[in-house]
Amino acid sequence: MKGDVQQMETIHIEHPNEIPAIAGSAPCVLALGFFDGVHIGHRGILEAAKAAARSKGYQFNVMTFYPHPKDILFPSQEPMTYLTPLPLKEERFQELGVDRLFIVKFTPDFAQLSPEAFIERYILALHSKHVVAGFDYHYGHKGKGNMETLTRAGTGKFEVTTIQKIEQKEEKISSTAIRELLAAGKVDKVPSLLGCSYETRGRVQKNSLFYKNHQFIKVDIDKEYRLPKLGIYRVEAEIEGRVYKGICHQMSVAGCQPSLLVQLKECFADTYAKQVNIKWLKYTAGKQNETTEVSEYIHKEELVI
Ligand SMILES: Cc1cc2nc3c(=O)[nH]c(=O)nc-3n(C[C@H](O)[C@H](O)[C@H](O)COP(=O)(O)O)c2cc1C
Ligand SMILES: Nc1ncnc2c1ncn2[C@@H]1O[C@H](COP(=O)(O)OP(=O)(O)O)[C@@H](O)[C@H]1O
Repeated sequence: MKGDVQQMETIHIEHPNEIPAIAGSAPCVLALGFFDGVHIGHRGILEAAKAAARSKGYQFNVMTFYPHPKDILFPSQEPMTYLTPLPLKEERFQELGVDRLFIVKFTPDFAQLSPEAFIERYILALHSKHVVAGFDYHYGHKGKGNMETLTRAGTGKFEVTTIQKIEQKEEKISSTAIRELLAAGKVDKVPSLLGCSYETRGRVQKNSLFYKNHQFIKVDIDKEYRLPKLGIYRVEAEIEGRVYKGICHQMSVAGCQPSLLVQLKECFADTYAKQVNIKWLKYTAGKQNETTEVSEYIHKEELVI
C-alpha cells in the first residue's frame, strides 16, 4: 500500500497542456482547490479524498493552481501574498500523503476554459474516477461551474463528493479569515483555524555577536509570504532542527517586505545563512521600527526578552 512516507510527485501543467504525456497515469481520486494555508477546512477535503483513494486502491492526487487567480484576473491590484507559498504548500501535501500534485499555471488562457472543457481536458484526462471538493468550489470561465454541475457532469464517468462547510464558531474556516487575523495581529488565534501556529520561512542574512545570552538575527523572508501586522511578537525559531524562543521585530522600509529582526534566547550556534522557520505565537506590542541596521537597532532599542 502507498504509505504517507512515499515521495510525492509534483507535476507542473501549463495550458494548453501536455496531459497526454502523463496519460499513462493510474486512476485517481482528485481533490480540487487553491488550498492556501492548507487549513483545517482544506484538511477535511484532503482527508476525505485520501480515505476514498485508499479504500478503492486509487492514487490520491491533488490539483491546485498558481499563481492565485486574482493576480491574473485583476493584474492592476497588489500582487497576492500567501499563507503557504508553493514550496511550503507542497510540503504540507507531502505530509498528508498525496501521491501526485498537479500545479496548473493559472493564465488568462486557462481562465477562459469553459467548465465542460476543464472536465474533459483535465479531470477526465488525468484519469479521475472520483473528485472531492468543498461546497463552494467553482471552476471554469467566470467560475461558472459549481459542485452541482460537476456532479451532473460526472454521472457515469466519475464520482463526486461535496464536503459540507467546516466551521468554527459558526463561521466557515477560510484562508480569508486567517488573513484577517494576521492583519489584526491576532496570531495566537490562528491555530484554531490553521491547525498549527502560523509559520514563515526565511534565511539569516546577518547575525550579531552574542549579547548576554542572546543572539540577534536579521531574516529575509520570501516576499510571497503574508506577514502579520507590523509589531513585536513572541515567536519560536527553528534552525537546523533546534527550536529557540525569541522575540521578533518587523523592521519596515516603505514599500518593501519588512525584514525580521529576531532576538533568540540562548542560541550560541552560528546561524549565518541558515534557514529559519519562524512560528508566530503572540503579539506583544505595536511598536514599529524604522531602521534596517541590526547594530543601530540593538543600540537603540531596549531588550525585550
Ligand atoms: C478552468 C478554470 C477556469 C477558471 N476561470 C475563472 C474565471 O474566469 N474567473 C474567476 O473568477 N475564476 C475562475 N476560475 C477560478 C475558480 O473560480 C477558483 O478560484 C479556482 O478553481 C480555485 O478554487 P478555490 O478558490 O475554491 O480553491 C477558474 C478555474 C478553472 C479551473
Ligand atoms: N471550511 C471549509 N469547509 C468545506 N470546504 C472548504 C472549506 N474551506 C475550503 N473548502 C474547500 O477547499 C478547497 C479549496 O478552497 P479555497 O477556496 O482554496 O479555500 P478558502 O475558502 O479558505 O480560500 C475548495 O474545494 C473549497 O470548496
